[in-house]
Amino acid sequence: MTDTRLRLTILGGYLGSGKTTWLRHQLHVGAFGPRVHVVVNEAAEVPVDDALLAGAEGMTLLSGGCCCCVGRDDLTAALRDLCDARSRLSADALRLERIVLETSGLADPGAIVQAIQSDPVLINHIVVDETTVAVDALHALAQLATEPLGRRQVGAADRMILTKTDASDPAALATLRATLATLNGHAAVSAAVLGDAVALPPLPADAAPATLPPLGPEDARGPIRPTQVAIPEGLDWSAFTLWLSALLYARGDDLVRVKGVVRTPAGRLLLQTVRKVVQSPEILPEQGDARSDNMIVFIGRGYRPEDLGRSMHRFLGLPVPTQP
Ligand SMILES: Nc1nc2c(ncn2[C@@H]2O[C@H](COP(=O)(O)OP(=O)(O)OP(=O)(O)O)[C@@H](O)[C@H]2O)c(=O)[nH]1
Repeated sequence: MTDTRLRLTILGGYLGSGKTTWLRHQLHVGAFGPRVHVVVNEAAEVPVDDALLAGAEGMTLLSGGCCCCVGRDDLTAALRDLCDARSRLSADALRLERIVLETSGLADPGAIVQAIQSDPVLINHIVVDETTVAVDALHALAQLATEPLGRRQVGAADRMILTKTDASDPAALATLRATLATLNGHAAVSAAVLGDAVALPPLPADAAPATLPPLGPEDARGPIRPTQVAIPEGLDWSAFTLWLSALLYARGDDLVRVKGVVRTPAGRLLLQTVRKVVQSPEILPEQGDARSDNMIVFIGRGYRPEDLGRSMHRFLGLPVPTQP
């Protein structure tokens, strides 16, 4: 008999690897079919990805905790709600067919698959169709050398999408592909630039994998955490970008990801960086949920969260907050 359970695609990948960009494009071209619901998980309280995925037909946002660990119950509850709503419709109605879960960049997709498959309700309603993992061609080799999480994400993939191949060096890309094959030889590998599929060149015969050091289960440098910093009204934008550039120059290896929406005279600007790479700001539509505007999320380790806001205020010549 045909399996009528809801299909679930899990979209994982390290912080800033290009998950949202890829998903946004797939939704735009209808790659997931007509009746798809997107669940977006962000580790930070202040969500940004939902603003980018606003075109999705149905969307659930789970922010403030990673779904593979602290946010697991919220994910289970959200999936159960979707299953309940679907079960209330008759089988010949236009029922939901697929859920795409974009995990936070800090999630282990394998732990999410396990959580779903061990839930006595979900297992009857949902089948995990595929775990797709976005792999950042610019930063993945460095991540795989040092981050146990990066290796777990790659290991959990059924399919890997190499992103940012437009900006990566061909020799480094060949090394990355050979390295991915040693970590997970079963996953299909393809590439996309800004979400659009591109062909990968044949892998050179002499491409050798990088030598990866052994890593423990957790990173010895401590956990990566999100910190929110409120942006003052009437901010001097040039001074702010100067501060941010200086911060990334000095601490870009610790500050893995920065993102947020800032209100400026030019409109709502989406600001984002991945390590030391600063993306040109994108103007977002005025409509949409503006509750998170003027909040920037910094995700990283190796600094005291309260020092970020203090440093920014000091640099901008503003009164330095005493509270974190
Ligand atoms: N050059 C280039 N940049 C890309 C590509 N894909 C994504 N980016 C950029 O990489 C940055 C991060 O992309 P996102 O799609 O937000 O990454 P993400 O994995 O959803 O990020 P988190 O949810 O924070 O983990 C953005 O500035 C994108 O514009 C690509 O193929 N090429």
